[in-house]
Amino acid sequence: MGLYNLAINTLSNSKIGQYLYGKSNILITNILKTGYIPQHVAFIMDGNRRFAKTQNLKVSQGHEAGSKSLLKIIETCYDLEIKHVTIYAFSIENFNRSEDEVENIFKILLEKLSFLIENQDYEYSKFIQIKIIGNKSLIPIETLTKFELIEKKSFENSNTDNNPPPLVLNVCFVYTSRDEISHSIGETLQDVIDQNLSIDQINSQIISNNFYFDPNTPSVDLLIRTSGHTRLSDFLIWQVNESNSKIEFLNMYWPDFNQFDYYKLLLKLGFNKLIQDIKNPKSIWELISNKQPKLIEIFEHFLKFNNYNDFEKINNQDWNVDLKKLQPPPPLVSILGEKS
Ligand SMILES: CC(C)=CCC/C(C)=C/CC/C(C)=C/COP(=O)(O)OP(=O)(O)O
Repeated sequence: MGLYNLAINTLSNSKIGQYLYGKSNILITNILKTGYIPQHVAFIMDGNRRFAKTQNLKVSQGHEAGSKSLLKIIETCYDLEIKHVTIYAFSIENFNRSEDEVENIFKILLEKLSFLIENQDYEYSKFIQIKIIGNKSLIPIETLTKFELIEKKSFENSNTDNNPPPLVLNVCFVYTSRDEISHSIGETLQDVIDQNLSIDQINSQIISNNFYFDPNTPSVDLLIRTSGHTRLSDFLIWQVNESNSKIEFLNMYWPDFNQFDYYKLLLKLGFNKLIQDIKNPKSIWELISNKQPKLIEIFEHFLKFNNYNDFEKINNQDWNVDLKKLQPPPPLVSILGEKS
């Protein structure tokens, strides 16, 4: 565990620390909500076993620690009003692990998902709708029955008139992208037969409507993978290409990933989105200068500081700037003063 995480853990275990920690989370959440908030974030929670190894813990304790990180991140997503969260909880390849480990992962998943929706004292329990996404024919029947009960209960809990719209938690459980695509091809061929379609009517929309996911799920804005591996491991391979999702690979194990790491990624995403969205710099400039003249001063300083040579051109009312020719955005400087 790094010094930074040690400090966070020590702080959050004391009463005053908990108070400050809570307040700082509220503050950061509110600041972030003034900017761009993605609709759909996905997570590959990798590195539980390596985390356990570095801490001299059992594999099961690594997964337990991973599930705790996940619960915190789900709460953060809810507080930020992110509406869809997708997690890679268990891949088809994960069946190659020892029977003990597989059973343990199923047990933790069931325990934590039940906690999420059944614990009356848990303030988020009424606001989370769980969807099991994957090949249900591969799930042992007694486990599937329990998962389906959790799914049903979460829907009933969150679907009352008094509740604000829920956060949809897509739990990819016995899932791989290639299996999802194969499944969709089968369903699509069935559509062709049932609806008397011709082959050239098959398009990417029909294929993705037949995925395990609910077709109304918005596209993935951000996919985060921990543990240093820079690959997708058969997760959402179609979906991330559908929408040019931003993919972030982090050099830390999943149990070490906390809200503050997440906030940094969201800030970076918001900044990149802002740069991309500037189709008409003049109108944005005018909008800001009318409302926030001080902000313009800071922004000018910032651009010059980062050697934005094109800045003078922009400022001299030459608005036909080709944004692709601008220098890349400056590195993210986190509010904690760290560069990422
Ligand atoms: C809904 C909920 C609470 C989910 C629980 C999260 C959980 C226990 C996920 C386990 C999934 C998994 C195989 C993680 C990857 O780490 P790894 O075992 O591949 O680690 P390694 O890369 O170090 O081998």
